[in-house]
Amino acid sequence: MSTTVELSGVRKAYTGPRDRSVQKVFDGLDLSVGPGELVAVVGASGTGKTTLLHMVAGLESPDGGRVSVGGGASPERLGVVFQQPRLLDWLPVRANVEIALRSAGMDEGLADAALADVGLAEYADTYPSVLSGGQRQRVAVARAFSVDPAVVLLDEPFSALDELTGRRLRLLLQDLWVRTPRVGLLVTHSPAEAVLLADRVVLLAGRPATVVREYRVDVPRPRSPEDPALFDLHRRIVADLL
Ligand SMILES: Nc1ncnc2c1ncn2[C@@H]1O[C@H](COP(=O)(O)OP(=O)(O)OP(=O)(O)O)[C@@H](O)[C@H]1O
Repeated sequence: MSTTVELSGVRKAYTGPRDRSVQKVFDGLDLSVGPGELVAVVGASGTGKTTLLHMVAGLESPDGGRVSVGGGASPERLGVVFQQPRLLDWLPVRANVEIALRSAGMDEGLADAALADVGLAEYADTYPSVLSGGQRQRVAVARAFSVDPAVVLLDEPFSALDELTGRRLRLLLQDLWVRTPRVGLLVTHSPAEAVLLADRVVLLAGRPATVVREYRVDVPRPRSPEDPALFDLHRRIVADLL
């Protein structure tokens, strides 16, 4: 069976730190990501995008409903990229990737190929602290993809980077996706990033939040950020977000 991510009837609430009031972030959220599909989640700040991703990653538990990742008999391998690279600065770049491979029970020798895939082959013995922000995020991408993940979760992966570096990293991610499509969820504040990378964009809104709109991106890959078809869709999403 092919891998999918399914959320059905998901409920999640937080209790306020001061007045103990209950804030319902989700109260019956449904969302599914099909085999080989990359879905981008956009929505206003505080709608619950990161909470959604954390529940899929197993970092948060839903209060009710079902979050399922998989389809196969065994647990699926996850690759996660956060806004910050979260590297271990006291270990060389190669060792940062080897740790992910070891945790997945895979051959650590695959680290060099993963670093080559992100253009960092000659930085394997370097320490993360001397790398640029973009290079550090490339290491984070290499670490996530090194384990050949069935599911990739991306939480604002390029929003801390300057515009040109972010653009290069988006195109790198697209290259990795063209090579091996996976099940993916991308949380982003950038509608331009969403339409460049995703097969489908979902707009979360409301409190509790639900998927209020969906946009299919029927543009074949590899895509160019300058493609007018993407820009039209981008404009529609921005109008709906405002
Ligand atoms: N651990 C927590 N404890 C209490 N409230 C939380 C917690 N995590 C998130 N929240 C609240 O849940 C709501 C959704 O937060 P979340 O970070 O998922 O939103 P978001 O859409 O990712 O926001 P942003 O776009 O600003 O990153 C927010 O109101 C937030 O304050």
